[in-house]
Formats: sequence, C-alpha cells, structure tokens
Amino acid sequence: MLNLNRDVVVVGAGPSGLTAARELKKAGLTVAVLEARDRVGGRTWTGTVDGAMLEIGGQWVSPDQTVLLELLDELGLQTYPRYREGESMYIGADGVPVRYTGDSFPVDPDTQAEMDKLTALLDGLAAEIGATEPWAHPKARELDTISFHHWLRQHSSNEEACNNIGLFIAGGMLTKPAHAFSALQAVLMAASAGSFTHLTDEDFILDRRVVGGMQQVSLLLAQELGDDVVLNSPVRTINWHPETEGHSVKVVSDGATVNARFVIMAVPPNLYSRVSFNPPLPRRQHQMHQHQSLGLVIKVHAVYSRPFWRNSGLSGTCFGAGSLVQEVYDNTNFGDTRGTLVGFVSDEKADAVFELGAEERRRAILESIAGFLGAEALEPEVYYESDWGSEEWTRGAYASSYDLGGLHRYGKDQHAPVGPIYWSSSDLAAEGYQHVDGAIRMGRHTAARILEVARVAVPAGA
Ligand SMILES: Cc1cc2nc3c(=O)[nH]c(=O)nc-3n(C[C@H](O)[C@H](O)[C@H](O)COP(=O)(O)OP(=O)(O)OC[C@H]3O[C@@H](n4cnc5c(N)ncnc54)[C@H](O)[C@@H]3O)c2cc1C
Repeated sequence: MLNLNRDVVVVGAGPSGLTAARELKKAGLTVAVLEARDRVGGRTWTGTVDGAMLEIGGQWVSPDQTVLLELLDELGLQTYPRYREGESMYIGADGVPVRYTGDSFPVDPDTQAEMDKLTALLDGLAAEIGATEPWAHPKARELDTISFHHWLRQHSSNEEACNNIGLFIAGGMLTKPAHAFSALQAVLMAASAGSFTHLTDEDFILDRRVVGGMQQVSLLLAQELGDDVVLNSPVRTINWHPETEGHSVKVVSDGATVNARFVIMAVPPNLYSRVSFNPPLPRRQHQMHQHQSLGLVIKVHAVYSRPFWRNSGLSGTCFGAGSLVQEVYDNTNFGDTRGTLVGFVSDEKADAVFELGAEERRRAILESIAGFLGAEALEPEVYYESDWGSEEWTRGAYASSYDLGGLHRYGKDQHAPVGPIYWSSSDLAAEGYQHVDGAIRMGRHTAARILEVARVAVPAGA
C-alpha cells in the first residue's frame, strides 16, 4: 500500500482526469491519479479481440471537437476519415430496405418536410439556448418538463418523422428512450455539438478516427505522468474537512492512501455514490446525483475477411429507427484489408436482446445488420459486443444525462465544488458533452479552477 502526499488527487484515469492531472503538473502542483481498473482510458478502450483491433469504447472525432484535435496533434497522433464512399441504406416504417445517397433519408415528401421542420426548430433552440447554461434560459423549465418523445409529437403528427428525428438524440446519443429525458436535455445535446444538424450528419459527427485507436490519448497522457498514475486502486473513502477549503483531504483506495489539498472526482456522476464521503456530501449533491444516469447501448463489432458491402457500391452506412440495430457504419481500421462493421443496439432494444442467450442475441443482431447489407453480414470472422452496462466502473454507455426535469432543477450546481472536492467528466461538459473532447475540456477547466484557488490557499502543513 502506497502512502502519498500530493497537492491534488484525481479519482479516475479517463481522458478527463488525466488531462486535469497533466495541466496541474505542468503548472507546478504535485498530483496522483488513482484508477480503479488495471488500465487507463475509462470509456475509451482499444482492444484486440480474436486478432482484430476494436474500438470497444469512444472512437470518432468531429470537426467541432477542436480541443481533442489539438491534443491529438500535440501527442503526435494521426487521424483518418471514416469510409463513406457509395450508397447508404435506409429502412423506414414499411420495413423495406432502400439505397440512397446524400444527407436526407429516402422518405416521402411530407415526411421530409416534417423532418426539416423539426430540424429547424431544434437548430433554433440549440442556437438560442446554447450548451453552457441551458438551465438558466427562460424556456428551461417549459422544455425540461416535457419528454423529447412528446415534444416531437407536439410539433409533428408524422410518426416516421418523429422517430427519425428522435433517433439522432435518443438511440443515437443519450441512448435512452425519448420518453425518458426532456426536450431541454435534447437541446443541450444538439448545442454541445454546434447544432442539431451536426448530429444528423454522420459525415460531420462521425468524421474521423485515430490511427491506432482513441485509447492512445489516455495512454500517452498517463505515460507523461509516470508513477503518479496508480492502477488497480478503486477509491473507497474520501475524508475531507468542510471548514478548511482546499487544505486537507485523505483519499483511501485499494492501492494507495493520498493526503492532498484537493480532490477531483473524474468519474461519471452515476459512480459518485460508490465512494464514501466523510462527512457526507450536502443534501443538494445527494439529490442531484440520483437524477444523473447513464444510458445503455450495445456497440457491436463484426469483422469480415473483406469489406464485402463496398463491392456492391455500399458505404456500410445504414439507418433504421425501427430496426434492432438502428445504425451501422463501416469501421474498417486504418490500413486493414479486412472489413469491419460497427452497429448500435440502444436502450429498450438492448434490454430486449439482453434477455436472450448469447447465441440467440448474436443471431438477432447479425440478422438485423443483414437486413441492411445482405446475407454475407451473417458470417463475420470476429464478432464482439461492447457491454459497458456490465462494467463495474462505468455501468452504461455512452454517458450520463438527467432524468425528466433534472437538468433545469440541478444543472446550475453540477460544477460547484464541495469544499476541496471538484467534479470533472465529459458528462458535465458543455461543448463536447458526452464526448472525449468534452472530457478534455472539463479536465482543463477543473484544473484551472483549482489553480486559481491553490494560489491563495495555504499549503497543507503550513
Ligand atoms: C461504447 C462507447 C462509444 C463511445 N463513442 C464515442 C465516440 O465515438 N466519440 C467520443 O468522443 N466519445 C465517445 N464515447 C464517450 C467517451 O468515451 C467518454 O465521453 C469519455 O471517455 C469520458 O471520459 P471521462 O474521463 O469523463 O470518463 P471515463 O472515460 O469514464 O473515465 C473515468 C475513469 O474513472 C475510473 N473510476 C470510476 N470510479 C472510480 C473509483 N471509485 N476510483 C478510481 N477510479 C474510478 C474508471 O475506471 C474510468 O477509468 C463513447 C463511449 C462509449 C462507452
């Protein structure tokens, strides 16, 4: 068991915690990062399964994610574009697969007009409300007390249009059913990516990947931090002093005990209560944290001897709001001769297939992909389901959002430190919310806040 004395202890070696630690260390403070798992990277994890390199967690980078793009550059990591040549596939309300090109689904003109109307409304709200303080906008309560499902139907009676627009935020981003979160939460998601239109444009939001995998960001940051990162060390208890802000914290983990002046909880909010705080956190945090939960999505990887869909002029991009696998993309690795598809089974559909045995689930998922791309999809060489819901130190995917009414009620306090305890994760970001970019932004922001306080606070032992 290590006994360490540091200025700041960071709980969690995901991109947010590692960024915060790096910034603090650069500024001259001493740090320790305690990580529960036997690896760094958190929800980014580049693994090898049956000889295939898979992005088990976060992978895509979009052009608005400028902080991540800058960091990739600084770390010497290269990116490459997602394969997108050829026609896409769409399965609409009639269940018939249709090939199409361009940005719009091949729907009838009425449905298209309704989708355009809903898109314009959401773009307008995202621009007006923004991602920084959505809870402070005059419309916050009104939008936060109606589910996204009902908000869509309040503005359109076209069910296919509502389902298609709902897909981009519900199944596609928050990975919760559209009845489980508010219209305000949907607006935050859109604003955090620059606009709702960005979320509907897969060539924007899923633009590029990192050569060698996204986890390298965390691996390289951890390499710089060296022995200051301690793995296999789930933090169990944080003893802190409410009166002496920033001066005295004792963080107890399985691998190390750290005495520090500040602590950063760089874990998703649903895991805060895994740590015993002594004294307990205030009422406000106790309540707020119970309203932040992770969604659920199965990221499915299927690797084939070759990218067979390309031979028939298909890009591998497929959408079907009513399909079990509601999105499919060509996820072939840089320089790989094999072809990889990635698909997503979200929220209630994920619940349903988790009721099945592994073989039956695999068959149902591959049949859904084959519904878009043909029978060759049924026989991958490698098949893998990323099951983040079963990961003790995450418990869902992709990230956390408030339940209905929670964002306007609690949002203003989600960043507020409690004495020496600060909060940092992509789940709390404005720009880049739920993404690696947001995790890095939050890490920098939290480090800057601590540096400001540390300048005037009395060092431990003084
Ligand atoms: C399947 C999937 C696909 C995704 N796709 C994308 C994508 O394409 N693009 C994108 O930008 N983002 C994507 N994301 C989201 C992105 O990965 C996350 O937003 C990002 O990793 C969050 O970083 P973080 O540092 O805030 O939290 P995390 O990455 O979750 O890191 C938190 C760390 O804290 C550790 N921890 C938890 N509790 C404790 C404890 N008590 N003690 C010590 N350590 C603890 C965890 O083990 C973890 O390492 C995806 C996520 C998933 C799961």
